[in-house]
Amino acid sequence: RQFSYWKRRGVAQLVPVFPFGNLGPFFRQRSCLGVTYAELYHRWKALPFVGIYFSLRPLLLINDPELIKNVLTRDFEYFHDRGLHVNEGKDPLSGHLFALGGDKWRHHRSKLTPTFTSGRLKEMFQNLVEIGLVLQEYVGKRAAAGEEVDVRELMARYTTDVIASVGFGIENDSINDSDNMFRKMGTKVFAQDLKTIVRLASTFFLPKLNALFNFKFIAQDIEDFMMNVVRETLEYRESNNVVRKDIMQLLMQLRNTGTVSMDKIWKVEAATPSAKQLSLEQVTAHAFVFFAAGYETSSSTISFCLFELARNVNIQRKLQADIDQVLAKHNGAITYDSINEMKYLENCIDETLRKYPAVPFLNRECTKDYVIPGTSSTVEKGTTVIIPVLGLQHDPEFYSEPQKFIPERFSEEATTDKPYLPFGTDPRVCIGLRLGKLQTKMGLVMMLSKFNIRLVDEAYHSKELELDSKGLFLMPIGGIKVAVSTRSD
Ligand code: HEM
Repeated sequence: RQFSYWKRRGVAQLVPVFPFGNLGPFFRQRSCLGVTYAELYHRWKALPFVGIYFSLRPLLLINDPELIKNVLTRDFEYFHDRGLHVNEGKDPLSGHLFALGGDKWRHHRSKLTPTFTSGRLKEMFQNLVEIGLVLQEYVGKRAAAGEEVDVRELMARYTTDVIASVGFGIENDSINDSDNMFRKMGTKVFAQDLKTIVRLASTFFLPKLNALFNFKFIAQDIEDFMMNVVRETLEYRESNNVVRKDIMQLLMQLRNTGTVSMDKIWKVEAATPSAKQLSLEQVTAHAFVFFAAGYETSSSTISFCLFELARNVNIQRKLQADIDQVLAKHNGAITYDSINEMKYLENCIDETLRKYPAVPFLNRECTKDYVIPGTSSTVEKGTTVIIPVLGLQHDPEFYSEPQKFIPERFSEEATTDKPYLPFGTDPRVCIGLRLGKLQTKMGLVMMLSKFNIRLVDEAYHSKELELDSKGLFLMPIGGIKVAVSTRSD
């Protein structure tokens, strides 16, 4: 009966097979979830929407770009939530911005938005430069020793340090010390082991399972670590009147005053415990999601981009020329403005996020019955809908030769009216978009202004990276190894 849910509603459905429904390749670990949804899109894209089953749970896969715009933006009032499991009492860190729904989400989103303005990021920029220089020095040593570099791992360490600094105000050096606690915790959040995959997948798609068994969406030691870091940082800053230009400072402002100042003020007014507007758990939940959502997405983007640049040497040289020319204009200074002037750099990042979206699908929960425009089909309240971002961005109907890395697709002359959703879209668009792009640009500029990158395995000139068939996201098996050499003048 469960497997006839869509049929009974007059919606075309794929033939499900017990016990995995239509997600057999994911459950059997033949392809990660992002790729599994993309494959369903490629097979069924002639249908604007199609009913599928995540094990026994009915989901609606939305293929038609116009209907996607309705779901994500025009009819947002029906789809403002992601439907993730949240239980702030038993699982305090589950109450973060990515998971919150309804009025709570609206409230926190409007309060947190001023944290990520370009004015604020400009003032945090020096932290990024400092970590970028550590990265450059590390790679310089590898180049001098003629050693290859696994950029998938190295960039995860670099972005961990950026988020630890910009997010938590902690000066971390996981670039040189891979045993560092922040790196260990970050690795654990996205580990490819069965326990973590089940935890993440059930948080997204089987939230009732989490509720029933009191599953926490992250492991207890990660929760304890994050709570301690935030508690100690807040206490230290409050009792020593420390002002540091980072996100934690703005979270403290929000906690003590109920708003993040729109001016350039970083100082925090003191507040008695009873006057505080956010609990320690709420601050930690937000800080945690900035860490989890912020480090892995950007490091995946930088490393996939470096891989493509290593196999497309002409594009690498063109990008280096763009970087050199802008830096020369600014007397070699890497500043917020100079980095944002590098147009080809922006195109390379856009194309990387098209080919390898760090978040390969979006999901929304329908919060009140929704009649699909132009049809008599109703999406029932409580249904999760899936937007197959990876599939859409690899569809030759929208992007010719989708496997080719062509940054020029995103030059000003190129048309922009194509499905492109690496950061989602308004109103629930990624809140950290600017910071994500900034740290991605910084990582690439630090690498390419000083080094040339080559493939270690020449076979990748003609074959694609092999992706891990486990998990939710796109993970290259065995990392991404490149050879680096210092650029001559
Ligand atoms: C290249 C880097 C990044 C990519 C590709 C990316 C991608 C995304 C995507 C696809 C979403 C879901 C949007 C939707 O459902 O419509 C999202 C949401 C989110 N991202 Fe990012 N992200 C990046 C960097 C960051 C950074 C640096 C932070 C924070 C420091 C961050 C924090 C968040 C948060 C909190 C949400 C939930 C927003 C909400 O629901 O209101 N992301 N991101």
